[in-house]
Amino acid sequence: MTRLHNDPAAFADEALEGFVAAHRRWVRPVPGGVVRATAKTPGRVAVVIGGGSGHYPAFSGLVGQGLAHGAAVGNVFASPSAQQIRGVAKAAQAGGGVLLMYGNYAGDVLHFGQAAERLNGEGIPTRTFAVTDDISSAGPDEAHKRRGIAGDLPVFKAASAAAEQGSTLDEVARIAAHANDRTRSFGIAFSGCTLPGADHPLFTVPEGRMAVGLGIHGEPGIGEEPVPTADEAAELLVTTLLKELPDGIGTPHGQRAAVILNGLGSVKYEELFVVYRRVAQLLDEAGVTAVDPEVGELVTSFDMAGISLTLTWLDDTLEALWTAPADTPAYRKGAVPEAAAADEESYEAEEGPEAYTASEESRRAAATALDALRLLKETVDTHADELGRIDAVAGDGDHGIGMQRGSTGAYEAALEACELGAGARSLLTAAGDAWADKGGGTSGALWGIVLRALGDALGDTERPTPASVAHGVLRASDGVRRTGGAEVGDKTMVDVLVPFAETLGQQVDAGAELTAAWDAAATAAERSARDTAHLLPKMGRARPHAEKSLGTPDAGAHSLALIVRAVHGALATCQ
Ligand SMILES: Nc1ncnc2c1ncn2[C@@H]1O[C@H](COP(=O)(O)OP(=O)(O)O)[C@@H](O)[C@H]1O
Ligand SMILES: O=C(COP(=O)(O)O)[C@@H](O)CO
Repeated sequence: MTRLHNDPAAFADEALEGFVAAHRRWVRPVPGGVVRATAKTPGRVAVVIGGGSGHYPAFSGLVGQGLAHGAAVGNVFASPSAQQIRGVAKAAQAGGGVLLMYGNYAGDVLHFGQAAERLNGEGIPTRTFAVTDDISSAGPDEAHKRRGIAGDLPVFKAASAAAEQGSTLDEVARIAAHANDRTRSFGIAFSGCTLPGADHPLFTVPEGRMAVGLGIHGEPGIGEEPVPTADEAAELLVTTLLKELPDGIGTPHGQRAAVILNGLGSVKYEELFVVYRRVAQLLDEAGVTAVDPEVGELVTSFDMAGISLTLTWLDDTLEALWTAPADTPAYRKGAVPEAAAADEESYEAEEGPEAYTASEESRRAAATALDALRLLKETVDTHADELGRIDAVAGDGDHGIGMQRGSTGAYEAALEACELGAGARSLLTAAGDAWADKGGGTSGALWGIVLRALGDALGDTERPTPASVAHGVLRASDGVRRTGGAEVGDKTMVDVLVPFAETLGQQVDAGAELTAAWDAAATAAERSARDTAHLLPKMGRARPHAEKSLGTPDAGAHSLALIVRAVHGALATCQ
């Protein structure tokens, strides 16, 4: 239970403010997160890490000499937005390029990818790297689909230490990939976490049982077993990891490994030491030398009662990087060289235009779009709890709050743009940017694409027609499929977006008025959303828990169907 909070929606921002106030020696705040408080070394590669809040010390607590140069800090369990990541990277970069590092979650992949595109476009060479250490989240043949959990730390550290030694961006990225290839984690839990403001945990484990192979956002485990003794828990973790050795390591005997026994929130230090006692014995019996083991809380999930074990199989290069000094708020090792404090820099927020140029017809269309966004936001507000509950069946339960943050930000940005005389394109672009920025997460990135694509099709001068609206929806559908990589049948919002776009296009081609065409398309969307209940998820957070989600529709598909039905109201009143 997270007992101490003010407004739950402000939790992540207020926690970051307090964290910065307590750690000024190491970090200073910048738009989107934090960067090191020490002076930059010109020409060095900057490693910028990030992810959702709720995992401290990941990610802000790992910023400092020898580790990350900056961290982008998202909302609770939601990736930071591309705009936040770009803000942190620009403040952290020192002229040698940027490596963006994060755990492999759909929202992080989308937002860090978009940030990298924009940074490269602005002349800052940037690469991305997603950590994939959690062996329970996909089989070895699909290792690229695995989630990032406590293995984030050794992989971030290897890359950061290489950057500290003056390696080039290509070399730092190569080290990150090498460390990740040799890092494996596996976890167990006895209860899920309760998010700030929530009155029940994201998942529960029956009394006397433990969940095996669960995620760090309340994603349910892949199996359930009786609660073990500490020794039995150690045996399960070690034997599971020793069964999946990286390529090139035939036998554990004679190997050296970085070892992390990670507490996820409410398993405390002495319990961890009791487990580690047996972990150390088992590794010793297997002939594995544990190098600088860490026993403690390194990647958490609020008050989740769980632990995970991580092994990074070391070679000479990785061992030197793992044992290199580091000095961050939450992780210190050896002695780092003295460093001067960074000069104070001010970061001006990027201002939007003071006024827009648009035709009167496009301004009228923008007013309709604003009304549609108001109805959209009201629908999301009404259904937020339901969306969260659906998402919690096999995901992380944040779909309702993410959609609320995004749609509220979009409506507010659209209102401001409308007051400044925006046409349809400018208003929808401002709304899309704000949705991605305020919502974060997978849905934030994808809804940003939807609104921007619609705006591009409508323009700022032409009078929108049924054909241009249908074309915009088709572009939105193509954009979401291209960016997210999901297809119909994968149990995502694409299962609704595609039939919605197709039906709208067919109706318009057959000569229907926009409201009638939209009505038919919304009915198709509602049917398709219901049908997702029979599908097994192939993308996103729900994928590892496929069978648990059978019988429940996809959260993003359901919210999209609710939204297109609500938007019909705005079209009907503007006719
Ligand atoms: N690759 C993808 N392409 C399209 N939609 C996706 C993809 N991955 C997930 N989704 C959609 O995003 C929804 C979850 O949104 P959100 O709660 O923001 O995500 P998360 O917390 O998992 O980042 C899912 O229900 C699904 O509809
Ligand atoms: O949950 C996180 C990000 O993933 P989303 O896909 O945006 O939900 C975060 O806590 C880990 O970075």
